[in-house]
Amino acid sequence: MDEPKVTGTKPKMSTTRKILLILGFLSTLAAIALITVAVTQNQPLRKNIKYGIVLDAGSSHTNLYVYEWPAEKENDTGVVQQVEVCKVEGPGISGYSQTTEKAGPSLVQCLRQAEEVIPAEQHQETPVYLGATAGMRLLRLENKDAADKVLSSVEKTLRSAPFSFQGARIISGQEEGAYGWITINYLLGNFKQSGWKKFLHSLKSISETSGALDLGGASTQITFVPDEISPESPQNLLYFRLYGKDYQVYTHSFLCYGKDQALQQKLAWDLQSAENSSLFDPCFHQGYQRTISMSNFFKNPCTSIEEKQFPFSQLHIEGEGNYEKCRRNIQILFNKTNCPYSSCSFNGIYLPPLQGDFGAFSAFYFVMNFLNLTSDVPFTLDEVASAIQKFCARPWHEVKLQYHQIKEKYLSEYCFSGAYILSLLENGYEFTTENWQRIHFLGKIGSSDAGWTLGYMLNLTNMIPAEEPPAPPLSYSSYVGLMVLCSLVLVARSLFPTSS
Ligand SMILES: Nc1ccn([C@@H]2O[C@H](COP(=O)(O)OP(=O)(O)OP(=O)(O)O)[C@@H](O)[C@H]2O)c(=O)n1
Ligand SMILES: [Ca+2]
Repeated sequence: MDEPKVTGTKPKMSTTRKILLILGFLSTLAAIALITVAVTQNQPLRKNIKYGIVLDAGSSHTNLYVYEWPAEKENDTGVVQQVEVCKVEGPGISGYSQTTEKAGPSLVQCLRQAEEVIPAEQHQETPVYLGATAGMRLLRLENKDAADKVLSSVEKTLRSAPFSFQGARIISGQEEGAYGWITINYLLGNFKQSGWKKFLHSLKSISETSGALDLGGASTQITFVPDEISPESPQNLLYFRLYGKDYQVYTHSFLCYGKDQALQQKLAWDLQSAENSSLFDPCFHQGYQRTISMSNFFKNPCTSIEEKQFPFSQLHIEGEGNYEKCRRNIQILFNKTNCPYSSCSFNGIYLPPLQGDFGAFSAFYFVMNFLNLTSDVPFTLDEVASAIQKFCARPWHEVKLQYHQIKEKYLSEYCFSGAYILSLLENGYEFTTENWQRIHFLGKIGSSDAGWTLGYMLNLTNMIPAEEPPAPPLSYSSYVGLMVLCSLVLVARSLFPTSS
C-alpha cells in the first residue's frame, strides 16, 4: 500500500475558525471601546457647589452654620452637608437686653469666618438666615421693645455682610420641633428609600422615621410620627408631604423646660420653703457653692408665678450631692394631675403613645456624652441612673480637679442636668425600661450637627420637594458596573465559543 505523502506545508486553518478569531478580536476591541466610553463619557460633570448660612440664635449662645450642596442635585435627599460651624463669643442674643445695640456686632467674627469658607464670587448669591429660639421668646414676653431692638441690631449686621439676607426672626416652638425632625430624618436618609427597603415599605404602606428630642437651655421639644393620629389636640399636629409621601407629625415645645430654665424653676420652688438666705441643693456636688442675686430672679417669665418677697438680696446655695433627693426635688416641675386628653406628658399637654426610635440631641447629647453614656450599644435605664447617681455623689473638689479643662458653668450642672434629663424622659414623657434603648443620643449625623437649622434652610430654599423627583433607574456606578460586566461576558463568549 502506498504510504500517504508527507508534505512540508502546515495544515490549513479552517475558514470558520478564522472568522471566529476575527470576531473575537473585534469583540475585544468593541468591549474596550465600550468601557472607555462608559467611563469617560458618563463621568459626572465637575461639581457646581452652592452654599447657605443659618445662624442658630439660642438662649445660651449663637452658632453660625455653613452648608454646601451640589447645585444639580438640589432636590435629592442627603446631599446638603455642614462644612463649617462657628460659635459666637459671649451670650445668646437675648443676653443683650440691656445693651441691644451690641447684639448684632457680636456676630461679626463668625460672619468673617463664613466669608473665608465660601468663595468670594458666590457671597452675593449665598442666603443667610437667622432664627432665634426660646431665649428670645422669653425676652419678647418680658420686654417686647428690647426683643425688637435686639432683632433690629442683628438684622443691621447681617444686611451689612456680603451675603443675601433672608430674614432674622424668632421661630415658634412648633417650627423648632418640626425642623429638628426634618433635619435628622433628612440626614438619616429616611425620607427617600431605595431598593428593597422601598419595596418593603410600599408593601407595608409605612415609612419609618425617627422621632426628635431637642433639649436647649430654655425650651425642649418632642416630635415624632405617632402610630395613630387622634384629632384631640390639633395644635400639636403637623402635616407634611415630602418626596411623595404624607407625614402626620406630633410636636410639642415646652417653654421654660430647657435645662437652664428648668434649674431656675426648681430654685424658685426650693425658695418657697427657704427659711433664710442659705439653701442646701441635692443637685449640686457636695462642697459646691453658688450665690444668686434675688433682684432679677423673679423677672423671668419662667419663675414669675412663684414670686414671693424675701428679706435677703442674695441666696447662697450649697451642694449636697444626693441624686435620689435631687430627682424627688425635680419631680415638682412635672404636674401630672390634670389631663384633658386620652394621654398626656405633663402640665395637661397631649402626648400620644410613644412610637419608634428617637434621636436625642443638643443638651441631651452634651450631658450624656460628658457622662460617657452615649456608646453605640445603648445603656439600660438602670445603668444610666446608676452612673448619674455615682457622678452626683462625687465631691466637687474631686470633679473640678479631674475636669479642670471644662467650663465651671457646664461642669457644676452636669449632675442636675443628668437627673433632669432622666426626670423629663421617664416622668415627663414616660419612657420606660422597655423603650429607653430606642433613644439614641447623637451630636452629629455624618458631618452635620443634629438641630433645627438644616431643616429650616431646606424648607426655606424649597429643597425638599413634595413629590419624588424623577431619577434614572440606575446610579452612575451601577451603570458602569453593568456595562463592564456585559462587555466581559461578550468577550468571554467570543474567545471561548461553544462548538455546536
Ligand atoms: N458642651 C456643652 C455645651 C452646652 N451645654 C449646655 O447645654 C444647654 C443647651 O445648649 P444649647 O442646646 O446650645 O441651647 P440653646 O440653643 O442655647 O437654647 P434654646 O434652644 O433653648 O434656645 C445650655 O445650658 C448649655 O449651657 C453643656 O452643658 N455642655
Ligand atoms: Ca437650641
